[in-house]
Amino acid sequence: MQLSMYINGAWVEASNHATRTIINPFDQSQVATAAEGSKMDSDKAIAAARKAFDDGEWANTPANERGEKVRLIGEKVKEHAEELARLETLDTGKTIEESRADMADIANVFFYFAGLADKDGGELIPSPIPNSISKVVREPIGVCSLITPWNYPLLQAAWKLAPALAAGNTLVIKPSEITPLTTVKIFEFFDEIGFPKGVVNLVLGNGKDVGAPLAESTDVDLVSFTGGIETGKTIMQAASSNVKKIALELGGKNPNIIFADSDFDTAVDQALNAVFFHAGQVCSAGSRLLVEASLHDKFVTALVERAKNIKLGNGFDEGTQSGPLISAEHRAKVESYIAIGKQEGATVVLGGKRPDDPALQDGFFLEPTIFTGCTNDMRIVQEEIFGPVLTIETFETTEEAIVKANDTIYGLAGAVFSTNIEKAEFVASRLRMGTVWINDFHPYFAQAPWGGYKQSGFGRELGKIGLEEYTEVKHIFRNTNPQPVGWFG
Ligand SMILES: NC(=O)c1ccc[n+]([C@@H]2O[C@H](COP(=O)([O-])OP(=O)(O)OC[C@H]3O[C@@H](n4cnc5c(N)ncnc54)[C@H](O)[C@@H]3O)[C@@H](O)[C@H]2O)c1
Ligand SMILES: C[N+](C)(C)CC=O
Repeated sequence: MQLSMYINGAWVEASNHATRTIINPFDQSQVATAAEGSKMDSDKAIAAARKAFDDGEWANTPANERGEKVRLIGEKVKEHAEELARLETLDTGKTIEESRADMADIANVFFYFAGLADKDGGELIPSPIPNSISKVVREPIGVCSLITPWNYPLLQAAWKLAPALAAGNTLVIKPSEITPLTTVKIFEFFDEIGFPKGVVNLVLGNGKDVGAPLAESTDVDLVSFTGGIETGKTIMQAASSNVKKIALELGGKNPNIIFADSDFDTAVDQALNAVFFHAGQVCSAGSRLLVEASLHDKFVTALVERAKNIKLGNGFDEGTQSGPLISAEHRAKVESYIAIGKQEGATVVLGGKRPDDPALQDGFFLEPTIFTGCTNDMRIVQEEIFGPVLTIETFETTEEAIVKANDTIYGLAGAVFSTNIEKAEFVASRLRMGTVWINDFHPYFAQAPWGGYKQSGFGRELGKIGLEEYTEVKHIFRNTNPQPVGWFG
């Protein structure tokens, strides 16, 4: 498979003809050769998007027609869902069931924003000035840079592409350099559906050379970034070049609070899913378990019993419940946290090592790992590990659970399990997080906003607000009976 960039309505190789090998993290086999762009390619893509926006064809296309094009992308995703899911599994190692679920979600995201495209007709506001009409309208922002991570490649791209296009912007997207397959594929759909030249552009390559210009360029009006906190900070600084708008969807260290009065089997099952889904490589993974002290021993025993049976394997194989980590470097980082946890005095009660299974030796696998005896001052409790590693702490009172849960620089998501709904709602109201689940973990969908408090970022994706992120607000005031002001006599 050869992967090219898409700039100004044409498929192109990297200006310097550089390429990158894309591998399957299950066995390190080569799955594609991708163009490896440079700053020159990003600059070309930005220039194309700038011209397309300034020409105004897409921004001035009636909103219902823009919505129709966005809907067609959703139709294509639905039609090619199995092919896309297979590409995603090949690229990320996640199970094919997970990839299929992602594709269903992605189609819905395009349908949702397609439907929203023509719903905001502006607002007349009651002007306090006689003989005047005052209205507020939303307009596209301009050129948008969209930068995405490797853990949910097409899903995170869709959360940005669909609202950016529905709102009438032009764009340049850069997927993670290690997982470009499905983003390239969706550009085939854009090409078939037909957008004005320069409206949609795709660049491939690493963050330093290809991503940085997308954040720095003074020809870009907005950068929407999903990825790690350190990259987010760099992007914030770069975006100051022209005070461009920014949306940052960063990491998390998400608490999962289990009260003794929760439904035991549900809470154990959900706690398992919260942290070990996609090998823990989920921004909102429930990697920090807070269990009411009286329930701790029973809960840990049940959790370990379940977690030790998680079947690791090839994402394409029936029965595989978890794939590998994304890369050798990432696994080494997760392993270094396991070593840190041991040094900090936490106890490994499960995993903590690579699996022995000979069939898994070429993949970047790591066993589901559980630490008990954790405290909030430990690095393994405070820092995002982004792997199959769970830390367990206890609490005695509701207040202690809330204080411990909020004791983090992050604020992406959290959950509370209890059959006492008043208590659960109270805890939810006190958690400083963008999403709180009660008696569940993980649900997200196109209709509800997604984003973080604190250092998990700012701005929201999805929901009505997810479209508004890609608009500017304008107040238009009209004097219906113009007269000289007479201020200066
Ligand atoms: N909040 C959310 O919704 C959400 C969703 C998914 C992932 N994430 C976070 O993403 C992280 C994992 O993804 P990752 O390892 O790909 O993140 P990353 O920050 O390393 O990379 C993300 C993207 O940024 C690019 N990039 C790197 N340096 C850049 C620079 N200087 N300028 C511009 N672009 C640059 C990369 O090439 C990639 O495309 C985790 O922290 C996870 O929590 C957050
Ligand atoms: C936002 N989400 C949950 C789909 C992916 C986070 O990594």
